[in-house]
Amino acid sequence: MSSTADTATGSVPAPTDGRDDPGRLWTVDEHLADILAKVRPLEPIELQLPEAQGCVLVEDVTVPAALPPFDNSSMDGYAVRTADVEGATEEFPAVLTVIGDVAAGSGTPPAVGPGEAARIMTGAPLPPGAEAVVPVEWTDGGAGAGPAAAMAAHSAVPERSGGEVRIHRPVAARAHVRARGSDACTGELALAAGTVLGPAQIGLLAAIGRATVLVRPRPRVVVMSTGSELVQPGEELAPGRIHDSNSFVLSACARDAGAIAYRVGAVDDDAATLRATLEDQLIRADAVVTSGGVSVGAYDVVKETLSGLAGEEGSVAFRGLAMQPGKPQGFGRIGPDRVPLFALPGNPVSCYVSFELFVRPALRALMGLEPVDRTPVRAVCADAVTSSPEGRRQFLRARYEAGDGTVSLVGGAGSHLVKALAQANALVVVPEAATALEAGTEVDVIPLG
Ligand SMILES: Nc1nc2c(c(=O)[nH]1)N[C@H]1C(S)=C(S)[C@@H](COP(=O)(O)OP(=O)(O)OC[C@H]3O[C@@H](n4cnc5c(N)ncnc54)[C@H](O)[C@@H]3O)O[C@H]1N2
Ligand code: MOO
Repeated sequence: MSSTADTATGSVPAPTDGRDDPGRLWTVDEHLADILAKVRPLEPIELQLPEAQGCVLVEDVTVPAALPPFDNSSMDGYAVRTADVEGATEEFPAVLTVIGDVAAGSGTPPAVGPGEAARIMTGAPLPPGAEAVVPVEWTDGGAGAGPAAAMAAHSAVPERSGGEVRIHRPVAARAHVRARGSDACTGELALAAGTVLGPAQIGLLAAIGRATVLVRPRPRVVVMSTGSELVQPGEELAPGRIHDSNSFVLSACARDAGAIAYRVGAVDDDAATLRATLEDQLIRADAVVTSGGVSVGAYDVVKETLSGLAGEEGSVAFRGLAMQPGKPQGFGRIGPDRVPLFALPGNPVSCYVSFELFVRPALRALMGLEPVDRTPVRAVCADAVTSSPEGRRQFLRARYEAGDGTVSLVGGAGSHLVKALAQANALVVVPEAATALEAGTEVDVIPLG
């Protein structure tokens, strides 16, 4: 049997006066809206083309000069006057005098007069007097022995840039000629402001001679995990210690979102160390993401330290969200430049899901990219959801098959299950109102990656 769950991304009641109640759970949408309301796109900067890839252009770029800049050949062959090759056949070829070679890059090609041809390479300028290009395959290539398959290399047979060539077919005027300006005309709009610069756009900018462009830069994201139990991968684990995976996941997520990630190793659960590290790092940060230390334990130093910020230091609000995983969250802006700071929960899956739902959209907003969040798709969930916390939106790890529109769950709901997370390619959204779902229910699915 199939039923339909409420869409999880639908409208949510606006926050009421209960907003300041510290016990109130914020909805996912309220928290995201609060973040997006406080994040402004970064100021544009002029970047070299390779650095501008993936960035949003903030200027209209016009074509400064015609592209191609001159008439040029689209084939390796012979530049000819059309009247000279009229009616030519293999049996009765037009025999022309070869006056020289025109290679790509040639600045002053020789003029082609009546009864003459110039051997021309792809991309080389059409010589004065020539009206069309005959591909070498339609000639004897100057060898006098039937149709040529290719030109003789100049290094091997230099005399072929002279002598005679037999042309086996006629050509129409402008045949195999790429006209000046046939790609883009002077003054034409090459790329409009708002364009995201992918490989082809970077290529166009280079082709029209632009070395730099004005774009919104990639945000520099400082990623810091906290916890005295954390040991860096590659190091031996002592009793009670675990490897720091969150700082790696978050850095990878940040890069994936288009940002530049600076991964700071794990910081001990010590307020002074955390403060000092943040102060040091703030100089190179457009955003800061921390993991751990935000719940209700005796060593939850992130919450302890950051909820005490005041004045010039900025402020970070800690709140519970009506979601699972990812209930405890901190968000605020710190330092004189009010750099956005995301204090994510330490449980690895909570941390990852929180990044996807809140940090990724913020980073995209900093870059001026739209849409900021991933668009959910609807799919039929092959598995039953046996339990989901009432009043909380649950995000379950899953494999989504776009082909047949189905999704199946991977692993359980536990927020420590990193292996299952690594097998997932999507999150299934179980709405707040649902405490269970039957197999066959249509659900919202957030594709990942
Ligand atoms: N009494 C309560 N306890 C907890 C609650 C609660 O409401 N009441 N909430 C739980 C939820 S939900 C979450 S999520 C976590 C959040 O805890 P913290 O953000 O304070 O994170 P930690 O305590 O530092 O760590 C939690 C867990 O994750 C592991 N961890 C932390 N950092 C890393 C890292 N960089 N790499 C890998 N694993 C990491 C850590 O060892 C812990 O196992 O609080 C619940 N508790
Ligand atoms: O809500 Mo916590 O983030 O489940 O594990």
